[in-house]
Amino acid sequence: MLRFEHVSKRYPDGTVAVDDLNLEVAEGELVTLVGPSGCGKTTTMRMVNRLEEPTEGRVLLDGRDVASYDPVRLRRQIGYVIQQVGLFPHRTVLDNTATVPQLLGTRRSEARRRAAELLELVGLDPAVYGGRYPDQLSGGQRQRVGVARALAADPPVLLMDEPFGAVDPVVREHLQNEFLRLQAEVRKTVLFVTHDIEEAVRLGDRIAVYGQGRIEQFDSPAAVLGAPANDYVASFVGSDRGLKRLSVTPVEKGDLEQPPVVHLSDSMAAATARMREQGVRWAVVLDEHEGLHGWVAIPGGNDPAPPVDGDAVAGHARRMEAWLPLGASLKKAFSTMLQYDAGWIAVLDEEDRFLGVLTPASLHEALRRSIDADVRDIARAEVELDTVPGA
Ligand SMILES: Nc1ncnc2c1ncn2[C@@H]1O[C@H](COP(=O)(O)OP(=O)(O)OP(=O)(O)O)[C@@H](O)[C@H]1O
Repeated sequence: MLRFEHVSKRYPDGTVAVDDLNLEVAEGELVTLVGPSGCGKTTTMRMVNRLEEPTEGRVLLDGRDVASYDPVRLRRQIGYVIQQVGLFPHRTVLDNTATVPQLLGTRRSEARRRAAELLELVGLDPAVYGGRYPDQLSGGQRQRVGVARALAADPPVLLMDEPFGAVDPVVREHLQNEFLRLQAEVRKTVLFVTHDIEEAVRLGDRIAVYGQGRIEQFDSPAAVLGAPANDYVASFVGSDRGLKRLSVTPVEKGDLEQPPVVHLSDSMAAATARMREQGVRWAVVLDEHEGLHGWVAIPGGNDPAPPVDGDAVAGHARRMEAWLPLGASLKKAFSTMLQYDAGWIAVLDEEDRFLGVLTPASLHEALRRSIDADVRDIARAEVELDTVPGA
């Protein structure tokens, strides 16, 4: 979809910003470019929409050299989001978002209808925000309008240059989550520049780690964190890369423990027998649809209301609210366990069926697996998508 072939950029003063770059971004893929200030990320990006021209090599869009496009027509196919969003101060949010489609000849009413849909998509209620002016928005809200506006012409390619750089870390995380949710829906081919390795890992299907004008490693987040290609990449991703790995390593079936499982309608006598048989003190309780209800403990001597003959599990079970989907990250598993102060967390499949539990011991095993595994085989964890309206 997007391809750099031996691309170099030397500025007139002799600065080599990009040095023999080779990079390919597949259709629908989100590639993050990460590296320290001045390493050539922005220059790389600006050679795609011809705000800069390479001094050597070529950039291909859908197999065609971008140099052969008319720059204006080229830019219509490429959404561009930058840190200082550059909204028109005297136009409303709705009109700002509708600008490009209108320039492309879409009728005003149709462009505004589409703009309202996009504002909705980026989490801004058009009825509330559509009529406001940019200076009546928070920094995070302005960034969202920037993203909506870049998507308005439905370009196949999006260039994003530190789009969330100007907002505080909490809002930033919300924007990242929302952007991932959006990307899962619209599947654009995205080149995303950041100097923040956490952001690169979180968002990228693949990450290009830049040194001075060159890519030092181009790989999946798990591989970059788990097997840095050289000392430069290792020091860039940081000594806490083991911890960062947690956010890209998913909980797998093999990590789970299998405590006894009983149902709400079972008798306490049968449930107790099951627990004794397996030598444990508690069992997971499922409802009649095999959904998670909670847990039940083996009746003890100082139980204030011990079960009597014929009691069902339903009368003695406790609710357990916390659970994780299979594929959630180990980081999420760890934080959920801490948040609920729980000794175990149930893991459910896509249809909310119970698969097993994660305990501190099994979590520890999973962490070891994450550190020891051949990183190339590690699937990417699903990123938690919590949408916080109005952030
Ligand atoms: N117009 C220019 N003339 C000369 N040198 C330039 C020009 N634009 C950028 N450079 C230099 O090229 C190098 C790469 O700049 P670029 O903006 O691509 O880096 P970056 O990785 O995006 O940095 P940052 O994260 O700070 O935005 C830098 O050394 C910069 O000073």
